[in-house]
Amino acid sequence: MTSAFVTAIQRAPRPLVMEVKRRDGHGRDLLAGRSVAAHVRGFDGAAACLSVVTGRWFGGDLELLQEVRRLTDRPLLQKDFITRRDQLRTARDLGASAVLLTAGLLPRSSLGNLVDACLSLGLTPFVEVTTADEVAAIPDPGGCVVAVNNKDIRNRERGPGDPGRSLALLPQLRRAGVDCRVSASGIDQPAVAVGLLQAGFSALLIGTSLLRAERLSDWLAEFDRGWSADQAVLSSG
Ligand SMILES: O=C(O)c1ccccc1NCC(=O)[C@H](O)[C@H](O)COP(=O)(O)O
Repeated sequence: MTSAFVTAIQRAPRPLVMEVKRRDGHGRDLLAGRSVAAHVRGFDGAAACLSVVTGRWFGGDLELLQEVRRLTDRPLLQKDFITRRDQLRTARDLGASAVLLTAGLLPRSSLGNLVDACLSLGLTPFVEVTTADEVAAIPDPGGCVVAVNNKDIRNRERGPGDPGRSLALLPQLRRAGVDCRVSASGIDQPAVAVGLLQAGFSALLIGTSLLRAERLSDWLAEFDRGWSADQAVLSSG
């Protein structure tokens, strides 16, 4: 599968999708006194792609997608409760490259139709799963980016994240032929991020801990120390 979103992940030295989200599932502010523009400036040179949460549970709206689009040329993922084709056209028209399709919230036939519609519009389907059954129901695993959500959208992601869920589903993603495998949500520590990539994830989607980091550069420096050491071992071995 080739798409701007996937190519950016494959080429990035740091395969992180960094997320702009106004609030967490409890309604708590995540911008930490900084503007959207300030966060996007920080993410722009550092991320492979950006994710923008337009879902209203998280304080989002389409204006946020438009604002971020004006601020960066990076491929954008729109995260919202997408259930209809007209939402896909809007996402494309506003400059998204990829859109979230949440397997656990969509009937199987709708998921299949929306994946087809995404591909015909030139959008990358970013299918989020939480269980083995949802992985088994992905209609075109090779044509989708598949993300394991370490939290639970059914409780608005108010609970803690469990990266163990990503690790448990990874072998099934491989067997299903998913090339672009993402672990999403609740990745709080750089060391956990490095561990997920070392295990075989292609990329990570991280919002809260980057938005809340007092200094993004410190978080990334710690991540880079672990990740570049891993890459150096691979290239010398
Ligand atoms: O997951 C969904 O179905 C969803 C639907 C609509 C809006 C947002 C949605 N999910 C948001 C997320 O999954 C997280 O914001 C994202 O993975 C980053 O998580 P975190 O690093 O814990 O902020």
